[in-house]
Amino acid sequence: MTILDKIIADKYIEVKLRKSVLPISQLEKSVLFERETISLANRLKNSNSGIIAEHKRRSPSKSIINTSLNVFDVAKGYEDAGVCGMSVLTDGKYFGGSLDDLLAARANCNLPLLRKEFIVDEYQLLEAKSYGADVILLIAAVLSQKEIKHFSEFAKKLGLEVLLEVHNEEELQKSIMPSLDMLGVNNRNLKTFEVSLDNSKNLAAKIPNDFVKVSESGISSVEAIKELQPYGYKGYLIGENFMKTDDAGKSAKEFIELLNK
Ligand SMILES: O=P(O)(O)OC[C@@H](O)[C@@H](O)c1c[nH]c2ccccc12
Repeated sequence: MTILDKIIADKYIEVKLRKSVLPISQLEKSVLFERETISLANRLKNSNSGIIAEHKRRSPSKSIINTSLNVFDVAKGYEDAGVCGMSVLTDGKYFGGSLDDLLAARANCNLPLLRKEFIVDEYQLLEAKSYGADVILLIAAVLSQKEIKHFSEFAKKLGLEVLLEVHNEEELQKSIMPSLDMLGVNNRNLKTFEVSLDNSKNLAAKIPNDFVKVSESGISSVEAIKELQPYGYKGYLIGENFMKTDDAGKSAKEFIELLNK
């Protein structure tokens, strides 16, 4: 059993409990449920930096990254840095995040927010909306084509954008459908944790141009972005590189300044 299998098995149990603690009828009472969402895809299309900065305390591959930052400050800092959007990890067990982190980020910035989660049930999409997300992530490695279709169409009905993550061509081919907004290529193999930017380079040409292309993970320099830009990427998802410093916002700001030079 890979860690990914374990995360998904745990997630089913967690979601079942969550549903019993907070039924859908309650979730829908959140004032955020009626909120007009902000488009990340549009921001990426019109930006020349394209940074999506992530809040990530820990990960199964790196263990602890940083547990002393405050998500309020990180959200504000990322916004001041001029990023296009923020990704908030909400998985607790493996990434040290929570839905409260998403809510805190929502309260402190006006950025499009991505709920970074292992989605296995439409209930989690209702949660995403109720806690202030604008975008949800779907991971092709753990979903069938039918599930991708169902979850993405459900998300769109809620006004949420969809970032579909793939790691190889097979995942890409099964996933291409009109209900997706952005296609992300993960440079990290979620099964082995190996990271290679070649992954983004090799898959780029196979992604139809009507999707905004995002390169995810393992990006730690401006040079990496310059290398990926010619392949048509408009978005770059960066976590650890900012989160490992003692001021994630400042680190993002310096990075973007360097990129725009
Ligand atoms: O910290 P990094 O290497 O910059 O990576 C960020 C992000 O891409 C990564 O956290 C991620 C990409 N896809 C995921 C799916 C689940 C959890 C986490 C992820």
